[in-house]
Amino acid sequence: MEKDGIFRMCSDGEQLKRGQRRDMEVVLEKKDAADWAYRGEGAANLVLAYTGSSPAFIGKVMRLQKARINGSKASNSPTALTAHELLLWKDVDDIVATSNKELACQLYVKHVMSPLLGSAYVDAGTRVPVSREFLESVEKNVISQRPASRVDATKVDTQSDTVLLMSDHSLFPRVTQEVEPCISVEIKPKCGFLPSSKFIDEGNSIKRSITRFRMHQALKFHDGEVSEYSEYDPLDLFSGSKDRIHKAIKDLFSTPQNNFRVFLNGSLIFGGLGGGAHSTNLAIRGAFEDALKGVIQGGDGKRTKSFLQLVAETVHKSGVLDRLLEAQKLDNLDIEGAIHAYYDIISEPCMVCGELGKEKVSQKYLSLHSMSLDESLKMVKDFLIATSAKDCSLMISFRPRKDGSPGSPYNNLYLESTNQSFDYKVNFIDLDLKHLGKMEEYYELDKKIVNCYNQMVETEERQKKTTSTKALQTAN
Ligand SMILES: O=P(O)(O)O[C@@H]1[C@@H](OP(=O)(O)O)[C@H](OP(=O)(O)O)[C@H](O)[C@H](OP(=O)(O)O)[C@H]1OP(=O)(O)O
Ligand SMILES: Nc1ncnc2c1ncn2[C@@H]1O[C@H](COP(=O)(O)OP(=O)(O)OP(=O)(O)O)[C@@H](O)[C@H]1O
Ligand SMILES: [Zn+2]
Repeated sequence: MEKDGIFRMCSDGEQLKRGQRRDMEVVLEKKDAADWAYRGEGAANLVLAYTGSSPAFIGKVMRLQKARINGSKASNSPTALTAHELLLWKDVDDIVATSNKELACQLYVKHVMSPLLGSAYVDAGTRVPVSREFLESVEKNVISQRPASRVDATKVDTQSDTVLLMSDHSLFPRVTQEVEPCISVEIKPKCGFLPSSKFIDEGNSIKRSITRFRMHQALKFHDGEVSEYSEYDPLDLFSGSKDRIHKAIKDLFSTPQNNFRVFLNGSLIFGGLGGGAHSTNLAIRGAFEDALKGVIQGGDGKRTKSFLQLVAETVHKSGVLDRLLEAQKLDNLDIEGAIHAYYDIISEPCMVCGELGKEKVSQKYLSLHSMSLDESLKMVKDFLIATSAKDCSLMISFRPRKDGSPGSPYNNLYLESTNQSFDYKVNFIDLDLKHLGKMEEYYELDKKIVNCYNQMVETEERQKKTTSTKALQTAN
């Protein structure tokens, strides 16, 4: 299984590069599938956690690419970077030297996202060879745990010959036989700023005052993707204010959708497994309060409150979202600007300007089309990096720190309400390379989100008017 530039994993866990000797190469086979348990999934990947006893895999998760039921890759990706993508990412170390898309994605995380977000928070992982039988067996083992909506849309891509092995960020690496529990929270914060690009059309000016996340809720509700509106506002989470961050965490807890999950020792105790979750009712609150026993001190009814406070204080103290926000802000043109640069890169007539017609195309769009190729490349590259940063998740893990325990390599937070100290660590996950071919999709989705939101506002205003007219008529 010689594959261009793919790291090999020896049985002792050491990584080897192409061209080096590959003694005792590990290829995961059908017999190994039983050691991997379902952990979760998103639109493009399925994640399994290791349950066996091989030291090389303890504390690891495996990320498998999925394929659409209709056969294409779940993230719409061809198997190799396109010629235009190679041009776009030409400055990224080694990326043009590989014809392998999965390896290119790994290099992107390592050389683009990790320097932006901080290498301490980013784990690019290792690619490990697997047999087709291994993937088929894993697929069979986990199917009953996958959400129906995901099963209907995607399956494990059994054509892949490698998978990504990463640290399990819902756990602390085990050094001794320690028994301290580990509680971790996964947050998908989405875009934390309001765009101010001059390329935003007048008709879409609502984008300058309402976040994309909140507007997208209207479309998701309309399409039946969510049953209630989320109370969460990303502007609170990214505000830098302790109180607003705390509000954001409480809102995420009330309406978690696919933005908030909690794991205890690697097992999900709150939120949706492999997808979204309904709003939090009394039964869910009760079960969560119980699950916190032994980790968060305090009597019944107090632990959840303290836990949410712990998460908020950690987000605030770590400052990790500041770097994420900077990366998201690389999108300074908005899709309404970046789309024009995209057409110049692919050397096709601009559909957006084409639709406007010669008379209506404004000077500002023409100025984008008169940029040099390098400038267009930079604009689209920044847009795609920002898109990765808007779609990634954050995992924060906590472990109670015993009084008098020796110095820990982790950061520490003291929670006043429970008089407890916690070690904590923060990691970003899902920093995938977004495909250049999705630019038109991004443009169309943006239009759809704004139109749906504007329509909802109009309907609400009409309803209000009718109600007040009726009230007036009754009064008269
Ligand atoms: O466009 P968005 O904001 O809906 O983001 C998509 C996510 O939707 P959500 O966070 O639920 O709104 C979507 O998540 P879900 O499938 O809804 O869980 C994916 O993360 C998708 O990325 P990709 O297609 O896997 O590369 C995401 O697509 P990208 O826009 O990041 O390419
Ligand atoms: N390194 C990790 N450690 C622990 N859990 C992980 C790790 N990576 C992923 N997970 C879990 O697996 C789930 C799916 O992973 P991931 O978000 O990478 O999938 P995806 O298909 O790329 O998502 P998206 O729909 O956002 O594109 C996550 O929500 C998280 O719960
Ligand atoms: Zn144009």
